[in-house]
Amino acid sequence: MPLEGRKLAFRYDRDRWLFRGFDIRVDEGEIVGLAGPSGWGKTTIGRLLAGYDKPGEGEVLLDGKPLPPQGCCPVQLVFQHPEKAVNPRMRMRRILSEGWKPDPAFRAAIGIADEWLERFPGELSGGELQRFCIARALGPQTRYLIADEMTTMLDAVTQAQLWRFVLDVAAERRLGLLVVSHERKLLERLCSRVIELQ
Ligand SMILES: Nc1ncnc2c1ncn2[C@@H]1O[C@H](COP(=O)(O)OP(=O)(O)OP(=O)(O)O)[C@@H](O)[C@H]1O
Repeated sequence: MPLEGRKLAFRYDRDRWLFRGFDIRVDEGEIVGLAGPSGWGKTTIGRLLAGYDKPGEGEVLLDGKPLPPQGCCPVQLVFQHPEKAVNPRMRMRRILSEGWKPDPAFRAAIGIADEWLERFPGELSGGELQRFCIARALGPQTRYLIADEMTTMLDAVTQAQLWRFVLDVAAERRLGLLVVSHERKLLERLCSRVIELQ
């Protein structure tokens, strides 16, 4: 069953809509790209679909119903900057368990070393930290993942590793993915279709 945004509208300033009447749909197991010029609202659309913000008009529906108001959201968002998505005062073990408790095999598959679990976010590299954010987002309740420039700041090898992992999990669990990126080649490689904001 799909994740849908119907006739979405959003404004940060009272007198200017960022977008209006925007429709988007991602089906389970589908990988869809979202591209468009900087500042046109791609991140904002991701935030609406994951329930971080409420649309000014329109609605977000999962299986035809509003997102659950409480508990773990089945639509998870991974941002470009993992350091902004974690509490700097918590150890990584606790940060990871905010989502769920991935077993050692899952942690190994995404490349999380056991010794990192006792560190604080400031003691990890961006790529190491992003592995935790991705793992945290892939709990058993997750049905859709919104990857907002998820690997943009990483080197090519790490990018490839992380996408391989996410694509394998998505295929196994029939997750829907919305990939927000400026990298045209990445979108063409990953996605069955790309929505262009223009
Ligand atoms: N919290 C906020 N308050 C006011 N304006 C905001 C806020 N967040 C974003 N904006 C503005 O809304 C517009 C859309 O931002 P958004 O981050 O959704 O765009 P984007 O398409 O993802 O951009 P980019 O490709 O540069 O990441 C931008 O002009 C931005 O400055």
